[in-house]
Amino acid sequence: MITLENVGLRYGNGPEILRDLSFQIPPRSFQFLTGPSGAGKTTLMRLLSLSLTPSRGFMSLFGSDVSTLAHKDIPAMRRRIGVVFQDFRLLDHLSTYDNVALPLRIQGRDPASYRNDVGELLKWVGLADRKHAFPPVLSGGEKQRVAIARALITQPDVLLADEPTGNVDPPMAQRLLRLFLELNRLGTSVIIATHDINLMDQIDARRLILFDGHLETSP
Ligand SMILES: Nc1ncnc2c1ncn2[C@@H]1O[C@H](COP(=O)(O)OP(=O)(O)OP(=O)(O)O)[C@@H](O)[C@H]1O
Repeated sequence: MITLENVGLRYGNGPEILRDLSFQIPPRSFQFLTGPSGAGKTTLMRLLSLSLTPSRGFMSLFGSDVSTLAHKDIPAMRRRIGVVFQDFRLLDHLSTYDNVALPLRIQGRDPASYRNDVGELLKWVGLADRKHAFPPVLSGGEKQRVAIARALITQPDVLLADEPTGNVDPPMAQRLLRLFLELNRLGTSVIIATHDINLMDQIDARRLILFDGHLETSP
């Protein structure tokens, strides 16, 4: 589903931040991405979400070589990838409901066609009673779940979550992990970037470990 072969990435003329990355993300897989601060995890997440393109090497997404993607095909490709950013990126002037519905609104969908889907998803992440609240009055865990629901509303094939438990207490981290596992059970490939050893130790999932831009895979 996602393949990288000898991929390198540099910002502008700077040094290579990611070096010789070769791995695959199979359909319906679940993996953690970990490594020390500054190793390049967020950069790799940006690469996988098509915010950046490789400086060298080969990368394919859903069977298409990203170096030959036509500009007009990129939005459709991006819709297949849900992203939960480290800093949530919610819009403060929109309610929880409207933040989650935003990707569908941008697609020009009729609001009546997705009302039930947004409601169901908010129930699934435990925010049904917060749908009229605005981000400034939400807790960190609630914001995190709004960001997750917004990433999932387009039913992506892949979910990328950057430090999704970084701002929540251990019980909420458990709850989010269960959500990701359930999502994976339903068929989505999940990649979670994290420093949280306790979180990773809870399940037997593949770990992609970045050291200074280079990848080791375990087990
Ligand atoms: N836009 C940018 N331009 C230039 N260098 C950048 C840019 N973004 C990140 N870097 C550099 O790339 C390296 C990797 O950063 P990145 O944020 O990907 O690491 P990380 O593993 O996600 O770190 P953390 O765990 O602290 O979030 C760092 O040296 C950083 O300074």
